[in-house]
Amino acid sequence: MAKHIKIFDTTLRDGEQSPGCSMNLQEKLELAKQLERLKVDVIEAGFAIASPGDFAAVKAVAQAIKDCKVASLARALPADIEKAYEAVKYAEAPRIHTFIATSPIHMKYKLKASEEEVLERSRAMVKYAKTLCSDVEFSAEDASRTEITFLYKVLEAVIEAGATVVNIPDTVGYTTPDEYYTLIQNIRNNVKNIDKAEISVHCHNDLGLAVANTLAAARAGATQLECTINGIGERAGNAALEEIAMALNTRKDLYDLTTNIETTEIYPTSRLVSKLTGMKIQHNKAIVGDNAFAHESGIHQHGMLAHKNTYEIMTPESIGLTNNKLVLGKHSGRHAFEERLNVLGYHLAKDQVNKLFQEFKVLADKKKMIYDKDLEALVEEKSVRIKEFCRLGQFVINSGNTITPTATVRLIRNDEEIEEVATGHGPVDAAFKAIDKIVGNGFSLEDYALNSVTEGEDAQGEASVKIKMHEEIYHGRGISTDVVEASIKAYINAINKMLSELECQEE
Ligand SMILES: CC(=O)SCCNC(=O)CCNC(=O)[C@H](O)C(C)(C)COP(=O)(O)OP(=O)(O)OC[C@H]1O[C@@H](n2cnc3c(N)ncnc32)[C@H](O)[C@@H]1OP(=O)(O)O
Ligand SMILES: CC(C)C(=O)C(=O)O
Repeated sequence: MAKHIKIFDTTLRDGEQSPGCSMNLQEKLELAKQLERLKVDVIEAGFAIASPGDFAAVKAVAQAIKDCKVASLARALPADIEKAYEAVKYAEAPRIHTFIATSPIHMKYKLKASEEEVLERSRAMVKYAKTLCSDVEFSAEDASRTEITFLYKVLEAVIEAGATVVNIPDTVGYTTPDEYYTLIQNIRNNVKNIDKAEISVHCHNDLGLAVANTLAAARAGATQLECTINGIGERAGNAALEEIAMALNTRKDLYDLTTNIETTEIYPTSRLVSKLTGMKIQHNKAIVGDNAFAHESGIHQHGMLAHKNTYEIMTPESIGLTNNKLVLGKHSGRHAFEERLNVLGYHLAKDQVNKLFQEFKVLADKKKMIYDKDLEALVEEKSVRIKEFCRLGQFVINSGNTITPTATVRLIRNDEEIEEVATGHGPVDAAFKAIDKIVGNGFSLEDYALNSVTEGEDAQGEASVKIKMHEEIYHGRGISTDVVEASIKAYINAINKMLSELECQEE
């Protein structure tokens, strides 16, 4: 009988540590609910002491989620542990996840602490966390570069202090599958009372080995795997949940392990993370990339026609990627529209669906066929997650290769129409400067990109922008068949997200 292995999702914590991937409270809640549908065992909802926004998000996730454990990260410090518990205590199954680095380089240069001090702090902080919460995970940060007998000592101490899970992170993505397999096996064989705790692994992708290392650890007897959707995370990212889940699923013959993951929710979850973070998925990304199930060459297509298994080791349906059999167009109805939104990872309230449906009909009048990407862009642009502080009234652009580009933009704010004129290096720059004059410019433009959403003459342009205020990044998207309009809408979308977040923080 196959053994069960737990999936610990840290998209909301380590995933959010990817530069430019921050999410606001509503977005985090939306993702947490999707992770619940995906049936992960544990959701690490954030690092409660990091900021008031992080604390509020961890608390909100703890209050909303019923079927998964909810964890908060905490340094090995009483104040961190207290804050973590204050946020997760609302969960049905709360967990405090405390950590401290155990490798020589981290102890010497970062913590400026001796082995004895780190050992004592680990023991004492797990003991303290246990007084608040029965479920305590301990991570020996940089475990894969830690001197092995010291690692055993620390693990024995925290298990004795009551840790329910001991995590062996490969914090800097340094290890290799063979080495990590041996490390986990050695821990199983040499750490006293190791059977009293779960063994967890947490791999980073600096050498592109995060998933391979995680699978090696699973084979060596780890019982919890930490990962993120689309592999987002610090630097080169974390092990990708979808790759681990589908590897275990597809190679049951090799691993004989099962997870609770509802694999048909993988694709919607992946799309949702990409949309919420603004982090695009590379086309050839395993499992969820656009090309993961595409067959271009003749020999492959011939094979596929003869038998799908010639070139596909899993079905697109198994990850929730259903072909768009229902072609959406101006004659489509609400049911088909809502069903397609669900497949794309949007589970919206009826009034939101109705509002979007009206917009969809307007778009369908302009475009013959509506593709998934048109729908995603529509939902994003009409973002139902944020308050509309201002919206575009109208704009006029004067541009050419012999004149200075000039933009006149009229925004509507609280039913008031405000118009400004500005010049710039190009039409988009001029339009953004006109908007800055209206809303004030306490923020900076960090990134701007323009892509075609779909193909063909009636393709829509999708603009995405990132703006920064107080070290927080807000991304916005806009679509239109006119690229300047798409850019203006994206800029306004990002500004609205920023203002929504600021309002949330004030409340
Ligand atoms: C491997 C990982 O992913 S760990 C998680 C990383 N994630 C984050 O850091 C995101 C959130 N972090 C933050 O918001 C901030 O860093 C905070 C709020 C946690 C701390 O901010 P600050 O108090 O300004 O400290 P700063 O980040 O500059 O330095 C870290 C301090 O924590 C100490 N520290 C680091 N890790 C630990 C630990 N596990 N246990 C105890 N202390 C620790 C450092 O030695 C340093 O201490 P010092 O101030 O006495 O020199
Ligand atoms: C806190 C731990 C689990 C971590 O994120 C790491 O070591 O990468």
